Amino acid sequence: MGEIIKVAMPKGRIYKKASELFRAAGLQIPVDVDESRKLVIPLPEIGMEFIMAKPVDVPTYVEYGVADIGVVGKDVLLEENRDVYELLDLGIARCRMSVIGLPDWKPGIHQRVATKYPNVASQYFREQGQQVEVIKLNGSIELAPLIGLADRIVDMVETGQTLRENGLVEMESIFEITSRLVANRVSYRMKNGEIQAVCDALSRVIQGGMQL
Ligand SMILES: Nc1ncnc2c1ncn2[C@@H]1O[C@H](COP(=O)(O)OP(=O)(O)OP(=O)(O)O)[C@@H](O)[C@H]1O
Ligand SMILES: O=P(O)(O)OC[C@H]1O[C@H](OP(=O)(O)OP(=O)(O)O)[C@H](O)[C@@H]1O
Repeated sequence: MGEIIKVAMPKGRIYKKASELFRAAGLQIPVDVDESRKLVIPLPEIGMEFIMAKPVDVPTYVEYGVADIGVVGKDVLLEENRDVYELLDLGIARCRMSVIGLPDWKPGIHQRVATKYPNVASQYFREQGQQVEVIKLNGSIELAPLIGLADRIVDMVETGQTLRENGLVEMESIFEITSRLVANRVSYRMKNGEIQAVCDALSRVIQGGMQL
């Protein structure tokens, strides 16, 4: 039996998809793990321990090595810019990061952009040669143009329902987003056999074209 792998799993919308993928890869994970309040879940049968994390914190736990591997959205990886090793595109929780605004938006002299992703947004507008003030919000980002906090937002679009229901339009898509398997750089060397086995098992399911 190899060493236990500590896995930082995001609570919330990614967990459901990730757990389906893990199960399809032969890793027997209880279905309701994310519904309990227990945050450290020992799974000795599959040689793992789940650390149930807030999604944005997953790269932090992995960088510091308190988790060996983790599952996290590419949006969070781009924003947090942590030193982790990206092993595999899991192809789940697919959405895109876009610039969004009111249909009659026109560039003004002082432009404000609200977002949960200030680093990504600042870099994007800098590269576009657009001078904007970026305002960090933590949720309900679509409110900002509706109530006059900002002219535009940078946020996630999946079905487009939130945009439609708030009379907003997608102006540019910046990145396609999926969840990724990441590893701590030292763990990847020290527990290489175990981590690579998980990566290979997940990879086979993904290449098999499982619809998630
Ligand atoms: N429609 C969507 N909107 C936002 N994120 C999505 C969407 N679809 C998939 N994702 C992915 O899911 C992740 C967000 O998951 P979730 O909504 O559970 O977390 P959160 O909003 O960051 O957490 P919390 O609600 O605890 O603040 C994103 O990082 C992104 O990779
Ligand atoms: O295109 P859609 O399918 O409508 O999905 C996109 C919406 O989902 C997310 O919000 P979330 O539910 O995470 O709420 P929050 O922004 O308030 O955290 C995202 O920030 C968008 O608002």
